[in-house]
Amino acid sequence: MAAVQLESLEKCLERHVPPEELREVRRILYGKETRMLDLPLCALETAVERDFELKGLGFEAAPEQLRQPRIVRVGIIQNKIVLPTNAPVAQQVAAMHKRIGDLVEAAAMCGVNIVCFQEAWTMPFAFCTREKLPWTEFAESAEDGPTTKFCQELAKQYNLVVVSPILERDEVHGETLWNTAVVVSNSGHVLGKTRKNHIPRIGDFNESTYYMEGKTGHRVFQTQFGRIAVNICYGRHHPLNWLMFSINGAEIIFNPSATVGDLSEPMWPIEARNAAIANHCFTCAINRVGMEHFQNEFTSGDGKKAHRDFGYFYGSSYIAAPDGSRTPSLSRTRDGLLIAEMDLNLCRQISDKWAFKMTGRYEMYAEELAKMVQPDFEPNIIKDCFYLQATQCKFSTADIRGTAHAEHMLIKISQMT
Ligand SMILES: NC(=O)NCCC(=O)O
Repeated sequence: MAAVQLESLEKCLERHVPPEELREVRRILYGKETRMLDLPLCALETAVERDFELKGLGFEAAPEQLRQPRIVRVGIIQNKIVLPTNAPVAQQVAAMHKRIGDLVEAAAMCGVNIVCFQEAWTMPFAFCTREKLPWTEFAESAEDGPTTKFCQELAKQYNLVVVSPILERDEVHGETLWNTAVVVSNSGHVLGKTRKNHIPRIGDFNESTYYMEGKTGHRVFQTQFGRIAVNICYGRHHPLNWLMFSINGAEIIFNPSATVGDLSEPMWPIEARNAAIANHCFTCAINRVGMEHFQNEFTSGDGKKAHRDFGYFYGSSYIAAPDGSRTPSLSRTRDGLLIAEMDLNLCRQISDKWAFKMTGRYEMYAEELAKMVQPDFEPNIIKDCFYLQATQCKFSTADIRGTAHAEHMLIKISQMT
């Protein structure tokens, strides 16, 4: 029987924190309060009919004298798989297209300009199994596969940019598989693709069995609505990955993910939010929802008993701003569409205030990292010879603590060396 899941941290706080303290608790936890967006009734009704959560929030920026505000509405979608994992592949993909099409329609009603889906959104997250078939059959061409064509139709129909993270089959390069995000312009053409830079080797995330680390670097896509980048899932644990997207000018970095409670939930609210703060940009963390069961048992060489599921994908998608504020999360249990209205001018405003780029001393780190990757690298550690000698002489450091005793030991050491 499935465990009862907590719906969301926010709901739990609302239930248990006295109302007069809740505002202050929220300020401390989430920063400057986000404004509730007035979403159209048709979208709210659609969300009820189609059984998904719909939330809209706005981040504020200061008005400027010389620049017009650059207001953008971003939508992020989290969802469960629709059909069981043993349904025919084509049917599973079609069902996911239908489900996402339904949510994107609501996003369009709310005036969303850029929408992003979860990691490998057309399929179950089957990489735990290490089986090749049928999972590799979900891989498609990033340029003209059925999912990209589907996203091109959505983009044209609703005049929005679509970020579509898929399992990519690269026929040109020996049928290589990649974990890729395709960026489709609101004009409907494929603007480009970017691949997952860091592949997990932890728990049941046996993704290295399927695809390699991407070599597309840290591409940024200039869209009509702002400069965007995609840091796929496990890449969020790598601060340099976020940094490089930001150095290339990203104003919004999407983090489409698939991750489970036991592994990463306490890290989830921190990582993308910290990246927004550290890099003066907006970040959008998206996680899938629910349990996915597989027909065959699998193990991952970690001593755990053979099992048939990954654990619980806890949703909790959210958007963070460069001033450290963030939206509440979507729920841990339901499909959802989270919309954030943002003024991209906030990125420069916060950069001027905190100046992390200006004070970043990148030349110092470039020099030190260049040394670190050399085979003859020696870590820059100043050793305390006193304690070192003592250790080499097999005295415990506890033995030589205290000046008088230490002097006595030093004499001993000098006699021995
Ligand atoms: N999909 C993926 O990279 N998951 C790894 C686990 C994590 O980063 O939380």
